[in-house]
Amino acid sequence: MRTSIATVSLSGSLTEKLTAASRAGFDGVELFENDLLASPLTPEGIRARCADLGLSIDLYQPMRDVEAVPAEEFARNLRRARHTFELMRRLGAGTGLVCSSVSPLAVDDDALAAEQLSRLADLAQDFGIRVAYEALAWGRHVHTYDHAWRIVERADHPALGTCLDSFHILSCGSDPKGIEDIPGEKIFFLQLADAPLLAMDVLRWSRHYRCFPGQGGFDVVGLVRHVLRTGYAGPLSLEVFNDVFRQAEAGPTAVDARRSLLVLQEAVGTAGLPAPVVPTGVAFAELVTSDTEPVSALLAALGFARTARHRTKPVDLWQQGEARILVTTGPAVRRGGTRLAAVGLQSPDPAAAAERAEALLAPVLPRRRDSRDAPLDAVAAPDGTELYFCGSDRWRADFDPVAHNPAASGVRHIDHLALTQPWHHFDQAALFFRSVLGLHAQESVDVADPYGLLRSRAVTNDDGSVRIALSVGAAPTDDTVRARHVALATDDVVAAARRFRAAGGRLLPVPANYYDDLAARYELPEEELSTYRELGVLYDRDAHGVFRHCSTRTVGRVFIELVQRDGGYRGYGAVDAPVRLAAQQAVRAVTGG
Ligand SMILES: O=C(O)c1ccc(O)c(O)c1
Ligand SMILES: [Mg+2]
Repeated sequence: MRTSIATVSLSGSLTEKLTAASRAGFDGVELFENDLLASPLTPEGIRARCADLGLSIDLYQPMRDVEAVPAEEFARNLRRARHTFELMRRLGAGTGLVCSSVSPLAVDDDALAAEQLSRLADLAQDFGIRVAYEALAWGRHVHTYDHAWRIVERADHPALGTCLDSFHILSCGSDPKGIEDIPGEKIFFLQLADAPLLAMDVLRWSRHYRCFPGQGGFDVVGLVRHVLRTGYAGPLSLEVFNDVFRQAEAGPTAVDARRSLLVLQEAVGTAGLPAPVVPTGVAFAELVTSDTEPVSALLAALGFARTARHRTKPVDLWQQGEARILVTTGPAVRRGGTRLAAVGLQSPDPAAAAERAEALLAPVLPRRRDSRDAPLDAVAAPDGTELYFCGSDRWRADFDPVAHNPAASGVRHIDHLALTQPWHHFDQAALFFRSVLGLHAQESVDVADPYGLLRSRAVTNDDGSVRIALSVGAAPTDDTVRARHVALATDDVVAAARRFRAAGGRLLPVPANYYDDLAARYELPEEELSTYRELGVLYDRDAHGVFRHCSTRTVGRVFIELVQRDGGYRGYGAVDAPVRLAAQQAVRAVTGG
């Protein structure tokens, strides 16, 4: 099916929007009046630019407050419509959108609405144009899709059809099954948007919080299935009003948008993609640093052993149990400080995993950085984090063992990776990790930080052997502030923390108030509490079990968390995150780091 995106969904000038839509592979656009009004291009110029970019103008919109009004008002509306249709002819846009009226002049009279829309369609027909009538959820008298359709049906005009918009339909709780009662050829246009399930005024919700299908809480897939059963053959078009997307760069947003449609088309069976290859574990986490000394000291104090070195590159492999951490340095990483830059995922079929990622528009990374290296399948996540798909242990063939003392035994494996996202990447990242890797997303939670709010959402595989916690701050400045971390699983966090401290490691101190509150919340023996207090161990419970965790001091933009997950605890200690973030902030204030 053809795919389209509304210009309102992307940031920048009209030219930037069109270029981004074309590069991401869209076939067409919905052109918004404001984008045309603000463009220095003539309508013919816009038409030519779209043609050059391989885009059709699938819809021009919106026309507002047209129908069910007194005669003299309607005469004025027709005059305005004539101008719009003339403009559409110059643009080469075949379908125009009319939103259900919000005007106080409009009356609750379907017969009048049908008659006036029919006269509008007469005029459109003279210009070789069609009109699609859409119910806005906050329309004055018409706010459901079935009501809009009844009016269109009543008008019975070949140039008048309806436009369905998943947001309006699903936000007001209409049953989308009724869509199947509309003949497909009378559905002139289908607009798709998802949204998080928020309790707020529907107009605000629509204009600020829409997101791409799969990023919110609506069953957009189910709705599209109903639409396809009617025989609808028009484009699948994304109409997303979103404050973050309005600010984010258009290029990545357009790619994110296309990815959401590819996933949707896979779900409804109109496009095939290589099947997801769900990762079965974390092969490694890769830290890059311009200064290996503090990183080596941190890992050594945690009981890791430096077991191997890459044959061709300045990369060390540190290991303890099944936890593997690569430390990369060299000229390429001089900038940017210490950070968590790559993740190796154990994959049953790395080539197939990379194929799916590529089909879902992830940039594929070179298979070899050096001609002597074993080929690796790797792609970049939206924020640039490199994801390596590791089958068996081929990646280790490039490493030569080095003499080392045995590692400690407290750490068993990597429990989870916390990948802080750039501020405008959150929904995009969750959709990426879910769709590309076939992981499940959990509910997102808000976490308070002393200088803002953090939104956090985990994606996991079925058995929890791959857990990635995505989080994002509320403002662009947060990018530089918050660290990522590697959480290491241990059977005894107290012993692991003690061992770390005895080896010269520094733990993040936690305020006494936290432990006073803990004592009030749970009946913990005083001895246990004082141990936690002494080490800065945080404590959480869910319906399944208990989570104990503590953090090291931050090195660059990375820290390590030691975690003990007992009895099937499923979370990540989110309730403790505000305390941890404040403690990190306090350390930063003292050290300036
Ligand atoms: O918010 C609006 O006014 C508006 C305009 C056009 C649409 O297609 C829509 O869904 C909403
Ligand atoms: Mg709409």
